[in-house]
Amino acid sequence: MLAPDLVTRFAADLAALTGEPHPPLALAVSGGPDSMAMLALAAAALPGDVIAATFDHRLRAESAGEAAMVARWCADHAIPHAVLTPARPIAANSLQARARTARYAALAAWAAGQGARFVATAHHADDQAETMLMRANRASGVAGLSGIRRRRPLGAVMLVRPLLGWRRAELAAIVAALALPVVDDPSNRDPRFARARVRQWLAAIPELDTGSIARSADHLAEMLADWEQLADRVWSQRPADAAIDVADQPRTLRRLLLRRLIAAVRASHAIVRPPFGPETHVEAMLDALAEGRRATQGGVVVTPRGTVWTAAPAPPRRDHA
Ligand SMILES: Nc1ncnc2c1ncn2[C@@H]1O[C@H](COP(=O)(O)OP(=O)(O)OP(=O)(O)O)[C@@H](O)[C@H]1O
Repeated sequence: MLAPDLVTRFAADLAALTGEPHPPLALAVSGGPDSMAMLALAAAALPGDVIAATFDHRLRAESAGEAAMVARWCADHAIPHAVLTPARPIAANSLQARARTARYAALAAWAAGQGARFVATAHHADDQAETMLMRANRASGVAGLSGIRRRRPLGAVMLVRPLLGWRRAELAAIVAALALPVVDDPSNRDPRFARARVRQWLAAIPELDTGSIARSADHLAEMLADWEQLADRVWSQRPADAAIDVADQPRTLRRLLLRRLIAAVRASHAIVRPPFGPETHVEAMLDALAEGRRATQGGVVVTPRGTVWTAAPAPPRRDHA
């Protein structure tokens, strides 16, 4: 049996994230210890209101058996479970990124198809601290340093991370106490992967407090949310659908508005290439625009006329002219 205080805590964390006391929840369960602990917590906190899915990337021989293990546990606990598979094989180049994109797309489509509004992953405070340190090491800006988002839109549903305030060891204790079956992923300890090395390094230095590092990410995320609210206001008053007026706007706001402008043109013209995401740097573009020069990013060209920046799809590149 799960300790009641853990169940109450999970329910409270979830309610704070979703704004609802008892939200039906779709869970992304890989079968690793973190997501198995989340499954047990959600099953206890929201009886009858939980569904789960495992994405079988079909990249390793064991993956089908791992998905079947999660399916069995769910069947034993009367939780509807689906095994999702890639629409087409995941290409070998940029394997991690492609696997993630395929996984999130499949989870979003499944959750929406089931009528769920929230899909949860089991990212926790240790993941958050590792992510933050790795991003600091790449000179990330505030958006990158604010780490794994607590909630963000994912297709037609909202992706939530109710365990960001929980430590990996707390989840491991739940796995042990309930004797949950788990998949062991040796790559988590494989020192060839940067994340595994950061994890070992964090554990080896007692002065580094993982929880505090994760909370720093929270502070940045809060600040960013405030700026996003300001950006909402300015965005809603833009002079045209594909134009922004940056007069008197500080650079932080210009950056957020420019990112929205590019994203909006990409969406309205169905531009998928070149990639553009939260990690894309727009700094050089901001500099160019401030100096009155047009600039291109993510397949979108932005032209400054005074303080009004207008965006349009970039002409196709003629690499092989
Ligand atoms: N194959 C899968 N099927 C379902 N859910 C998964 C799968 N892999 C990962 N997840 C979900 O994502 C969480 C984080 O997993 P993991 O740390 O492997 O992902 P990640 O590499 O950090 O991906 P991302 O950077 O996109 O978050 C898991 O706890 C689980 O909730």
